[in-house]
Amino acid sequence: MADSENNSQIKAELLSQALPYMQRYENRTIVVKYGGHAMGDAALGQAFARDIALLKQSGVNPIVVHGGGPQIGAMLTKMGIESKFEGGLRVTDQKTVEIVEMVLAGSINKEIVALINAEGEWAIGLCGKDGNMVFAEKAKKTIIDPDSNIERVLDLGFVGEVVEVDRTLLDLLAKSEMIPVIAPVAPGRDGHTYNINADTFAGAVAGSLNATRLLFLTDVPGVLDKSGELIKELSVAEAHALIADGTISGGMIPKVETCIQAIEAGVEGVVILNGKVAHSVLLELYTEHGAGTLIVR
Ligand SMILES: Nc1ncnc2c1ncn2[C@@H]1O[C@H](COP(=O)(O)OP(=O)(O)O)[C@@H](O)[C@H]1O
Ligand SMILES: CC(=O)N[C@@H](CCC(=O)OP(=O)(O)O)C(=O)O
Repeated sequence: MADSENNSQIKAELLSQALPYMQRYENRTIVVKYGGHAMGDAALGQAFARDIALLKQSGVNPIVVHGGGPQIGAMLTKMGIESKFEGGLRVTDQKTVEIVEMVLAGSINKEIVALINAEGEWAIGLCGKDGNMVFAEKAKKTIIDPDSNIERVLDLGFVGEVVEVDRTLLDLLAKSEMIPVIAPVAPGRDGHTYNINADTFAGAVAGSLNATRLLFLTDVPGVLDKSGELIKELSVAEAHALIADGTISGGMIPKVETCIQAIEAGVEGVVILNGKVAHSVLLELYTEHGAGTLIVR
């Protein structure tokens, strides 16, 4: 058989296998959080954009929320500003928030928009400010000092928490040809601009839309058990237990806590999966066993 004939046969077989899953997500909202660590590789970026374009072509309503932590760090270094984190969040003064907005709502946002457009779709780059979509207020975080065991209030500057999501613009876009690509920057009612952790922002947007799925692309296959094996599915109660017994640690704790909050806010299922695997979004949604860890109520 000629190569091209063989290829079309493989494509037809794949398509027939994927078809039932494609129907499952038709007209459903799927929010995909694309993290800064998953970016940077040209081929992976193109595969990601192709997946998002294909979702739209299959009748899904995909919404991309992106991060860009490492890219903000690199720009701050260029400007001679040191990155400082407390409790996993970037301490953000006035100068830093200006750079955060420039990098997130500017260069990274437009790069993702261009990648999706190159796949023949119409992406539109936004942040919380556009269409009064998201409002934030100053984050109220505390940490327990490990030496004294005393609770301390963290002043993170212009780090925000989402307090309001207005779906008007996103509902309009869902009925259009446009794919929203959203940077986690939002205004406060106090007139300031706030820097919001991209996972938290994605969780709030997905919750307000009662999304069918929220996908978190990270750098591990999903939630791993004590022996390093991928856990395919977790209930909220099981996820709490894995945090309590130390199986889930470090950066995975706030991620899983965000998953739980999103489910409590109305998301049907949240998946943590490896963004460093090409086409992980399609593998997750359009195959029998998915690709990552599915967390459900
Ligand atoms: N049980 C676990 N399963 C998977 N990853 C875990 C687990 N516990 C801790 N981790 C760590 O969490 C990291 C993912 O969190 P983080 O680095 O904050 O993600 P991202 O930068 O993609 O938002 C993994 O790279 C891993 O080192
Ligand atoms: C408050 C806070 O920490 N905001 C993050 C926003 C970007 C982000 O979350 O990007 P990733 O998803 O790539 O980590 C930051 O400034 O790095």
